[in-house]
Amino acid sequence: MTKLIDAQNLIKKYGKKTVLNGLNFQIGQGEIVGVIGTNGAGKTSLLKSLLGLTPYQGEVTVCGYTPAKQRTQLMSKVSFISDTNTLPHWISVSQLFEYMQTMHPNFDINLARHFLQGSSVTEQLKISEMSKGMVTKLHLALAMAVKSELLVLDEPTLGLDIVHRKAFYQNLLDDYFDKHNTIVVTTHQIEEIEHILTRVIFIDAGTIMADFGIEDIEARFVQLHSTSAIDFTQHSFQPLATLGGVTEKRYLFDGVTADELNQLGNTSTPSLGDLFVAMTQVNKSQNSAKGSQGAAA
Ligand SMILES: Nc1ncnc2c1ncn2[C@@H]1O[C@H](COP(=O)(O)OP(=O)(O)OP(=O)(O)O)[C@@H](O)[C@H]1O
Repeated sequence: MTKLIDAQNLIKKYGKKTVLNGLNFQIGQGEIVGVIGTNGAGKTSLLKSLLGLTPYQGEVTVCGYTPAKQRTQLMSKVSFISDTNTLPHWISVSQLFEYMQTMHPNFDINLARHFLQGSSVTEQLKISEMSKGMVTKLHLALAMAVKSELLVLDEPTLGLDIVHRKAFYQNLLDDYFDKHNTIVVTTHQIEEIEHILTRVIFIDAGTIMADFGIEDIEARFVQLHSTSAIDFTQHSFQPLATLGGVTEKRYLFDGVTADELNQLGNTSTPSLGDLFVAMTQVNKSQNSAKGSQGAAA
């Protein structure tokens, strides 16, 4: 697989505050990678560093360029949508299309029209005449209509209703992605992108706490459902985390097979959301254990 992103010891600081703690990862051509993390985990800082939109430290290559030094060249390979509030209010959709054609040689106006087909975003409308959701839809159509090696989406569906969010991800798969391009997307709506991802990177407090291929999740993790609490001190396996509430407990295991758990209750593959919550719990307890060891030393 051709390496499209290579980050070695990527550090991002704002003043004295370190928000990315030396990340190491590679992303190959044809991957659809979800970057998942809680508020303030460092997702946007990571995307901005990869695009050369903010200074960083470390060795980073994206589409063969060094983002910090070759941002202009990099931008010809990348399509990036960050904040949907950046479009000027006075501009109309048709003027935006013209602007995109002059700015981006790879902008395909017919594809942009295709993405907006059937929606209430018509070419005569100005940005100031649109709802927040319509502006988001337009923004996404523009990003997907630029044929690029890498599409970077930071919370792309903020402001869209559920119907349009689902339609967007479907469009992304059906009409944009063709295995030659690569998508990196951050979102808090994990359940909505779960089915399109090939890989997920979980970030917590500026550190990568997990990095899985989606098919590895089924092979590695299993969730046990039980109506009552189970004492695992009697068993050879221990859950990674306990989720759920009063009526049902869900125990999440790493490296235990469903066969080993069947006698205790029903099993299933955990959702990405459950896995994220479990990993965050584990990470927090490991960090607080390290903290108390440090304090004791
Ligand atoms: N321009 C800035 N100046 C100083 N600190 C910043 C700046 N931008 C972000 N931060 C800090 O960096 C940390 C990571 O922020 P970032 O926006 O990357 O997180 P995020 O994972 O994208 O969060 P969210 O999910 O809430 O959008 C936070 O603690 C934030 O306060």
